[in-house]
Amino acid sequence: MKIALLGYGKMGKTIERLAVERGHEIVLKVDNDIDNADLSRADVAIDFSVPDAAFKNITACFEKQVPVVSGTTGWLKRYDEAVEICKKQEAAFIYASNYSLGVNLFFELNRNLAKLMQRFSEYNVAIEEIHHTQKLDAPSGTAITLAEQIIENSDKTGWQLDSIRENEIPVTAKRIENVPGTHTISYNSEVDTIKIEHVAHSRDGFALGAIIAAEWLQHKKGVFSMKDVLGL
Ligand SMILES: NC(=O)C1=CN([C@@H]2O[C@H](COP(=O)(O)OP(=O)(O)OC[C@H]3O[C@@H](n4cnc5c(N)ncnc54)[C@H](OP(=O)(O)O)[C@@H]3O)[C@@H](O)[C@H]2O)C=CC1
Ligand SMILES: O=C(O)C1=N[C@H](C(=O)O)C[C@H](O)C1
Repeated sequence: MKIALLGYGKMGKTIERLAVERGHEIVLKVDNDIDNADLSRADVAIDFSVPDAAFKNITACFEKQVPVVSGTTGWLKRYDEAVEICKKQEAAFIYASNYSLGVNLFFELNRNLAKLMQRFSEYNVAIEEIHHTQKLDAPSGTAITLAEQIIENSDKTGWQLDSIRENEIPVTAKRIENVPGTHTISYNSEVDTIKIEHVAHSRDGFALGAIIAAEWLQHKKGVFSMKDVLGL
């Protein structure tokens, strides 16, 4: 598979290493404006760039009929617009706030735990995420997905960063050097705490998941998620 990397930072470089190991070829690396990039040799594009660039990168791929896998977080106010354009142009698109197999299993645990805990009002739910100090967005895209899953399966009406409001999920974002990504869901009562946690040991899980998503998307049209890729 010939891959265009949109964003050649920490994730772009990790994807390059693992993609080459799997026999793929990197035919394009874009680290700034996509306007002058030649996408014509790419079978698929993988976007791990910056929040301000993701929408333009993704829709440029739709226009050139290059299937695109995006993992960039912090741009999702325009997700619905991107989906509309993808459908109109009969292009192919996957977005996930987290591509690792472990986090996608963790998402399933979180959803089921939220359903179970719904009946037990003595427990208060909270989300904490920890990432490296270069991260541009807070809370993480993964923390937002986790919060949305709990909201869908409980009487919570929203989430709040660094504050506590009635009926909303408190989310805490910590920044510590070199942490690839840790997410913790806690249910706290007067007498005990129940916790589930995902700890990434490196970026390899995110990168491998994105490459597997790209392999899966290569000859498809439409808008998909990691649930489709992993058959969850
Ligand atoms: N979904 C998932 O599984 C995961 C998602 N992420 C997300 O992926 C994104 C990238 O993360 P990470 O690699 O750690 O970040 P980095 O900052 O290391 O890399 C981002 C790269 O994008 C480049 N860039 C800037 N402008 C553009 C542009 N217009 N087009 C293309 N590239 C551009 C930056 O260049 P320069 O430095 O010169 O500005 C930089 O090299 C983040 O949003 C992060 O949250 C990260 C890990 C997993
Ligand atoms: O920026 C990161 O590093 C990560 N970003 C994603 C997010 O915002 O959830 C995924 C992962 O946690 C690493």
